[in-house]
Amino acid sequence: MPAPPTKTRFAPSPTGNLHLGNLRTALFSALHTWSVGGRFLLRIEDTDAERSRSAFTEALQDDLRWLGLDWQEGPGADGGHGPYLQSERGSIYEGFYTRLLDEGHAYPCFCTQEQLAAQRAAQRASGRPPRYAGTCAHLGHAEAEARVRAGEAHTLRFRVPEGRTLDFEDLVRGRQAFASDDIGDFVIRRADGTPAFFFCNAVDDALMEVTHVWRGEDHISNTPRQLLIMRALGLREPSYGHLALIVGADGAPLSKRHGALGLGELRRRGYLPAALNNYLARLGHSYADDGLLDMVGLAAGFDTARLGRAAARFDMDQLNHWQRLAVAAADDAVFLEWAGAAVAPVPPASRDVFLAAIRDNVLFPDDVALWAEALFAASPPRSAEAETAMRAAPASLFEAGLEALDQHPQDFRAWAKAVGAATGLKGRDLFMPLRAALTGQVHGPEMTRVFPLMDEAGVRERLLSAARFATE
Ligand SMILES: Nc1ncnc2c1ncn2[C@@H]1O[C@H](COP(=O)(O)OP(=O)(O)OP(=O)(O)O)[C@@H](O)[C@H]1O
Ligand SMILES: [Zn+2]
Repeated sequence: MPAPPTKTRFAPSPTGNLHLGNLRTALFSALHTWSVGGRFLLRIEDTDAERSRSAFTEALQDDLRWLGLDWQEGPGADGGHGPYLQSERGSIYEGFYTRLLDEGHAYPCFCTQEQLAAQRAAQRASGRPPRYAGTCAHLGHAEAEARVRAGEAHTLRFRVPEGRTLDFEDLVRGRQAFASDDIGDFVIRRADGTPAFFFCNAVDDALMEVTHVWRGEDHISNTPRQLLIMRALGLREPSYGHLALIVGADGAPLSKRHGALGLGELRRRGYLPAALNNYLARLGHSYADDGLLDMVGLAAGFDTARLGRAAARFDMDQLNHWQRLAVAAADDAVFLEWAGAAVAPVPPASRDVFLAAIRDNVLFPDDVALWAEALFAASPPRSAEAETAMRAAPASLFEAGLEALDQHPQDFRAWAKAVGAATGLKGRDLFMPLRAALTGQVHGPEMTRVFPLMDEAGVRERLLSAARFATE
């Protein structure tokens, strides 16, 4: 039989906003399948009615699209294996429960929460790992039927075969083996009738013809249970790759439950999709090319042999490195839209030149706002360093600047040269206080580019104010 076409999936639960750990898993899934011309599938695992919110389902799709992680199959992109929200697949699951029950792979369990807790406590007390004791596994068929018919609350448990080794070849971590005797009979349908993760996740991967499951290492011990379900049902098993988790500064894995920094917050701060994708694609995976790549380039260079096994720590400085490259590479229209309202103080006719001049000096729209104010506001904010530089200069420097303006209102080089000639100052002693007076900062865009944009009256006002400040 020919190998089925590659299909990977991302299967988040809509219980919070996506964080960078979730998104790295989504990105690797997409890059792997695209690198071999396959399809990327999105499935929403919304079986936990209490924690799932449709607002999160909408938000996560919006986040994925914004990053460029468009799915070829999933909500809004029917590939013939829907529905793609697990909450809408109840009737499909029912058929499989019936088969598992009929073939003896599953049984109803009537144990109450209190009984189960007591069992676990007893096991722990005698030094055994807690697992289901098998109380209901041996109930007679007739008795179980009667109790179900009488409406007694029950879950469905999968009957784990004894004395087997369950092994699989993990795409990242190599061969993994688990003893079936370490796995207690586990719940596949909760008492409220909703499917348990192990069950619907495994059944859906098979039914949706997923070939490669990329997911966080937190799922590795679920895999033998899922293999058991698929084998019992004669479903085709995907290959599994368990990725090392991304941890925060405190060393704990990023998690929705623990309020990890969400993508929404990063978007609001002005991070660009290219920055996030390039950063995440290199977190636990290495590229031969260390330049900024677009999605096609990221997919082309993606190689599962280059996946690392060590946990990767989220590093804001690294992310900002990619942000710098992404801002530098953004085309003008994207850059202008990104800068948004921050350019408001800049006269429309000067905006293109302004943006070109400051591009190397900004990481976020807030930085654009800073330079817009620095160059165009009536009284720009002054940094402490700028004040120091202005105080160190003689007031005559700013007076000479005012005088030279009549002759050189547009040409920074000629103007500064005239000021230098009048005061005898040169180099840093000349340029630093002039920059500080004109922009309120001691670093920033090339003055030759921004000086001609500034309005002459504004420049005059800044020099007067600097002269006053220097003599205070
Ligand atoms: N810190 C992390 N690093 C890498 N991948 C992660 C991390 N946390 C979750 N994932 C992966 O993201 C995918 C989606 O997981 P899920 O929607 O359950 O998110 P979660 O953050 O684990 O949520 P919760 O905190 O509610 O458990 C899974 O493949 C999961 O393994
Ligand atoms: Zn039981």
